[in-house]
Amino acid sequence: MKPKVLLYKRIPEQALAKLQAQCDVVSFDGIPHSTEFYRELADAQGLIGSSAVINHPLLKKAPKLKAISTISVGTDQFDHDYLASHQIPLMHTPNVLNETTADTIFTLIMCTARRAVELTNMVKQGNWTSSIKEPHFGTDVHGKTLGIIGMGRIGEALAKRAHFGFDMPIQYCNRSRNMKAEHTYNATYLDMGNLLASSDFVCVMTPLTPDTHKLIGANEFAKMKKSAIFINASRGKVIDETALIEALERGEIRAAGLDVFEVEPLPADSPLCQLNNAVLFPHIGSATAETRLKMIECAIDNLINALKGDLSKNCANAHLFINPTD
Ligand SMILES: NC(=O)c1ccc[n+]([C@@H]2O[C@H](COP(=O)([O-])OP(=O)(O)OC[C@H]3O[C@@H](n4cnc5c(N)ncnc54)[C@H](O)[C@@H]3O)[C@@H](O)[C@H]2O)c1
Ligand SMILES: O=C(O)[C@H](O)CO
Repeated sequence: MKPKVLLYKRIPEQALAKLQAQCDVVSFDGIPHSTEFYRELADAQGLIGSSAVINHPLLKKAPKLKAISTISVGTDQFDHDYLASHQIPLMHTPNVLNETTADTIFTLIMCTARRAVELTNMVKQGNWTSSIKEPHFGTDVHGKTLGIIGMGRIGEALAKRAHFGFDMPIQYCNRSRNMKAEHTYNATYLDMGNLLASSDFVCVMTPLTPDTHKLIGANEFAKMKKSAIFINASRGKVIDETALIEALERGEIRAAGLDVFEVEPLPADSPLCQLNNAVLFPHIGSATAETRLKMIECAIDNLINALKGDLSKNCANAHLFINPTD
């Protein structure tokens, strides 16, 4: 008998057919919290979808769950303690989105430095009345120092672009040294305080965990150069958004490029929406047609493997299942 799987995201027909070939699939568009949804969840063995919060009360209503597969690399939306205590593997989609996400981050770097959105709006609103003068000048990207907080898979893809394409000296902090980044991209390992004080661009690329919650707040913005540009494409809660708004309003830093926010979608009345020096993307790090399809295919393979007991690839909580005697 095929395992029963609850899909909580719309996916293309072809990908759905692949999942249906191996699993008995019940589909929802998101998590409706309806009676019908919870009835189906009660005997589901697999769960696949993305971004919705999968917390303790929801997981308690899925007593037959054998594996979860998220169509994302980030896993902060899950209750990791519950998964650990119930030995439920959580599969995710690392690597397939590295290059696309690094492209997005570079777009934020370019747009903030060259004021691309602000000046586009000026043209569209009919306010381009004479040649651009100093008050509208941007700042160079090439040759400037890039500080990367979280030199993991995406951090490295960003470092590659900055080093080979833009001659940018790279410095980073991380949980441990990344020798590949040091050798290949000439990256320098620094403590956070020194990185913040000496970088022209500061880019955060850590996962959201209890350790990284509000990792960057008022003290950290105060350490940055007045000319620094701050970029966040990791998770909104890795920074103190109120402190960032204050730093931008007071001119403590030059600009910010953000793909992620404390609350998503970002409420239209957020003070960020009033700031010319904030470039705001609607969480599009991996949102190209090609990459989103790769993520879906990867997540389907991950779920099928996990339901067969194969956790050898892409298991985010693999440490729970390693037998120390193996
Ligand atoms: N905006 C988007 O659409 C988008 C797309 C992909 C990933 N992401 C986010 O980016 C995160 C990183 O993805 P990845 O694949 O590069 O992960 P990764 O695990 O390869 O890299 C994360 C790095 O952060 C470092 N780190 C963790 N805690 C730290 C701390 N306190 N201080 C300094 N460094 C720390 C780790 O050592 C690791 O090297 C994801 O977890 C996800 O939240 C966002
Ligand atoms: O974590 C991820 O993969 C991105 O944020 C897309 O959801």
